[in-house]
Amino acid sequence: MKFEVLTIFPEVIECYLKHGVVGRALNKGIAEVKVYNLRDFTTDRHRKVDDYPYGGGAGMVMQIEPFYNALRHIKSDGIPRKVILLSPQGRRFSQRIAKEFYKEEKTLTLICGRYEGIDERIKAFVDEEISIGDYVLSGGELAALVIIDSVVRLIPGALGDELSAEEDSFMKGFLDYPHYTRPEEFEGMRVPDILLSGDHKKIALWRKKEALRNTLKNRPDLLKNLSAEDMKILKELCSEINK
Ligand SMILES: c1cc(-c2cnc[nH]2)ccn1
Repeated sequence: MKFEVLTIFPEVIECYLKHGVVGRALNKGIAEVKVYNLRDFTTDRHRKVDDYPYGGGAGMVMQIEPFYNALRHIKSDGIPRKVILLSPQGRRFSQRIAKEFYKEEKTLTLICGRYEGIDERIKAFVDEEISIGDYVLSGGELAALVIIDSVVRLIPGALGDELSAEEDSFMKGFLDYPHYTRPEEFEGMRVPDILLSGDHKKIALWRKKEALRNTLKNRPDLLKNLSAEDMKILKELCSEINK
């Protein structure tokens, strides 16, 4: 899986790529991220990337030329790619969309704006606009990293042998169950006995029930298309809660 990021802050992206799952995936060669500094695609000696808005108003707008020059340079290899603009106006990103991007197997070219945004004419060169949530960030870089991280985790081998993307809670459509590790007791709070029992079947059932409990509490909208087994557990849970 290949990613390309267009940004005026390449260090923000490069720093994240040195660590963790994404860092290891890049070192293994199962993913590749190329970061382009938009200022390298300017033509003036001040390497200017923004200008005052037509129509007046506060703030600055990013100029179209550096993006256009960068995209023209990148696209000259003729490889199929999906050009994504990160913005609050975009389609809301989710695990489902991460899987969609992964399965398409196209290079993802991620355009990161700053300031008040990018000249609207950028839309002529964009395939899709994606938002990671209903809030305004200082730029698209964090959103680009969210997409890179969530898609890289889906690549076989990215998570190492002991883990798999299938185990990730959102892959199963629920929130996660609680996790514990040593010590067994901390500040009077004990690890649930079931997790010390060694009974893997009961532990799996407990984890499913706690995942459903968390989902019922914080994201009831995810409780749809449940299997008969999950529905049975949920009913038990509801009767416990309503006692
Ligand atoms: C994606 C991008 C953004 C954003 C880009 N520039 C300012 N905010 C916000 C949410 N999701």
